[in-house]
Amino acid sequence: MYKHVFLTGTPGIGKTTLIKKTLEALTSLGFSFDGFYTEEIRDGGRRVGFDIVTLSGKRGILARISSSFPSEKHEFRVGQYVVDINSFEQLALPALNHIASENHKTVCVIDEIGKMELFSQSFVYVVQKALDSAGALVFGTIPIAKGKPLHFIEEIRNRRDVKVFNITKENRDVILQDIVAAIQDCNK
Ligand SMILES: Nc1ncnc2c1ncn2[C@@H]1O[C@H](COP(=O)(O)OP(=O)(O)OP(=O)(O)O)[C@@H](O)[C@H]1O
Repeated sequence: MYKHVFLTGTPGIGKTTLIKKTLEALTSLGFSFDGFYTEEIRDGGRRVGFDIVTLSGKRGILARISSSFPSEKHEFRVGQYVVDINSFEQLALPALNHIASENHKTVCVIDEIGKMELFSQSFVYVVQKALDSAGALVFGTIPIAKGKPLHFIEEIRNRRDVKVFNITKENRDVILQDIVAAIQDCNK
């Protein structure tokens, strides 16, 4: 039986929107949550980066276009974006720290586990710990690989205790109840 639920799909297909709708539905069923989303940041119509936003309402930088950073800080790059690992870890790691909890009604939200987030070895460690722990229920998103698949993401996709929903234009408006039911079924 699976104990974690992930959404996957192409960029911008509606994964985060579905996560938010699922959490709304689960709140009325008595679930509580911890974790984070990543949000696109725009300036005058142009995408300039991504923020991390925790479910407790804290916000910090995940990445910005390289022109916003001093040149010595270009160590972790994805395309034109530079990842601010320290800022990401400061918010992501505490938000995931309930992972050893035995309370199955606390859902650990991780949106997303992608190339930028995986620069952080501490993040990889806590995600692995959450997936392997007896009590945690992880509800997350993973991207569909463009080019070479990322090993850690493929490992998650192939775990027997993970249920993956592939979100498409055709199913995104009708799949909410199936996702809610899957989370209710976790660990039963
Ligand atoms: N069911 C839907 N119908 C129409 N528009 C939608 C739907 N779901 C999401 N959108 C819109 O598509 C855009 C991207 O949605 P969202 O951020 O949820 O996608 P995502 O898959 O999480 O993206 P990313 O891969 O960049 O994280 C948003 O503007 C959102 O309002």
